[in-house]
Amino acid sequence: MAERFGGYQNEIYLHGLGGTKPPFTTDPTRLAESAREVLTPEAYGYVAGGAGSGATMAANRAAFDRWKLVPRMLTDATARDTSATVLGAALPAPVLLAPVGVQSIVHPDAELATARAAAALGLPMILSTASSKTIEEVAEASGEGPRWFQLYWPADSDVTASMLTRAKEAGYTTLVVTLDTWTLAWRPRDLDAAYLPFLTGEGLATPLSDPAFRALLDKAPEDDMPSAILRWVSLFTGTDHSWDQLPFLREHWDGPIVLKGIQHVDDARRAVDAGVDGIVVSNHGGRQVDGAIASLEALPPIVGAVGDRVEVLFDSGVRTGADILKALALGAKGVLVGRPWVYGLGHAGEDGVRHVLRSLLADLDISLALTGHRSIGELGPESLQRS
Ligand SMILES: Cc1cc2nc3c(=O)[nH]c(=O)nc-3n(C[C@H](O)[C@H](O)[C@H](O)COP(=O)(O)O)c2cc1C
Ligand SMILES: O=C(O)C(=O)c1ccccc1
Repeated sequence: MAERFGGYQNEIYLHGLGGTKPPFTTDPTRLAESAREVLTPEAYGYVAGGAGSGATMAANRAAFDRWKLVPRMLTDATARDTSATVLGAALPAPVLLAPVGVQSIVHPDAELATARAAAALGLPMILSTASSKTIEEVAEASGEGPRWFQLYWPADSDVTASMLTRAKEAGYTTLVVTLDTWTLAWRPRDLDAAYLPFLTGEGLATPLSDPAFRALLDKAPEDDMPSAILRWVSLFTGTDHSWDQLPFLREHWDGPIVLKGIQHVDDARRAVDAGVDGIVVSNHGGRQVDGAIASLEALPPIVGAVGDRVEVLFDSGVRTGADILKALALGAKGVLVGRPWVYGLGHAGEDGVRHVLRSLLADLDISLALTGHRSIGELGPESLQRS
C-alpha cells in the first residue's frame, strides 16, 4: 500500500524527463478555470454554479481555511496506508465520487467514463438517479469496482420500488438517498441562460427506461418526449417525503442506507432513530440553500452527537489532500468529491477523471506522510488547529 497513490508524483516527474507534461493542471484550485475553456458556457455555469449569491459555496471553502494542519516530525511515515473501511466496503482511500447527474453535458462518454476511472482506482462512484446512461449500462462499465446508487426519491412508490429493484439486480450494494434537493434551488446562472440539462431529456436514461415509470405515461417517451420529461419532473421535484416513510426504503433495499444532505444535529439524531447506516453531512456543494452554514462547520457537532452510532461521511468543498485530512480529522469516515473530477471528465473523459483522482489521492498520501501520520486512523482533532 505504501506510496501507492503518492507514486503518481514520481510518474509525472519521470514523464517530465522525457519532455511530457500531465494532460492538464495538477492544481486543484485551477481545475475550474481550465475546464471553462473546454466546456460550453451553459455546461460550465451549471457545474460550477451554486444557489443564489454563491455565499454558501464560498463559505464551504472559507471553513476549510479556518482549520490548519499541525505537522509532526520523525514519525517514520515512510511506509503508510491510506486504506479505510466505509460502510463495510474496504477502500484504498476513504474517498468517493459524489453523485453527479447529467454527465453527458460535459462529455459524451458521461457516467461510463467516470465508472471506469473510479473502478480502476477501486473507489465507489455513487451513481445519480439523474444519470445520462442507464443503471445497467453504468454497472457494466464499473466492472469489479464498488457500486453505490443515489436515489432521488420519486413521489410514486411503484417507480421507487422498480428503480431500487433495478439497482439491486445491477449489483449496487449501498443506497444513498439525497434529501436536500426535493426541489431545485434558485440558481441565477442557469435561470439567466434558461438552462436546465434534464429538461432536454438528458439525465433521464434510467427513468425513461423504467417499466414502472413508462406504465404511468399515456404515450411512450419516444413518441412524446416533452410529456415524459414533464411527468418525471413532477415525480421528482416539488414533493417532499417524511421521516416516517423511510421504512419503505428499508423494505426495498438489502444493503446499507445513507441519508445525504444532513446539516442539523437534530436531523442527524433523527437519522439514527430511523435506523439508517450512514449520513452525508453535505449542503450539495452550495447548490441548494444560499446563506446556509458551511458544511465543514456542521461536521464536528454532528460527529459529537451521533458519530458512535452511525457512519458520518462528508462533502461540499473538498478540493485538496489537505481538505480530506481536515474532514477526516474532524471525524468524517469518508469524503465525497464532486466538481473536481467533473472538470476532469470535461477535459479528457475517462483519462481526465483518472488524472484528477490520482492527483487528489497522491496529494492525500503525501500530505498524510508530511504531517507525520502513517494511517488514516491516526488522524484526529490533535492533527488540527483552528485559526
Ligand atoms: C453538476 C452537479 C450535479 C449534481 N448532481 C447531483 C445528483 O444528481 N445527486 C446528488 O445527490 N447530488 C448531486 N450533486 C451534488 C454532489 O453530490 C455533491 O454533494 C457536491 O458536488 C459536493 O460539493 P463539491 O462539488 O464542492 O465537491 C451535484 C453536483 C454538481 C456539481
Ligand atoms: O444539479 C444538481 O445539483 C442536482 O442535484 C441535479 C438535480 C437533478 C438532475 C440533475 C442534477
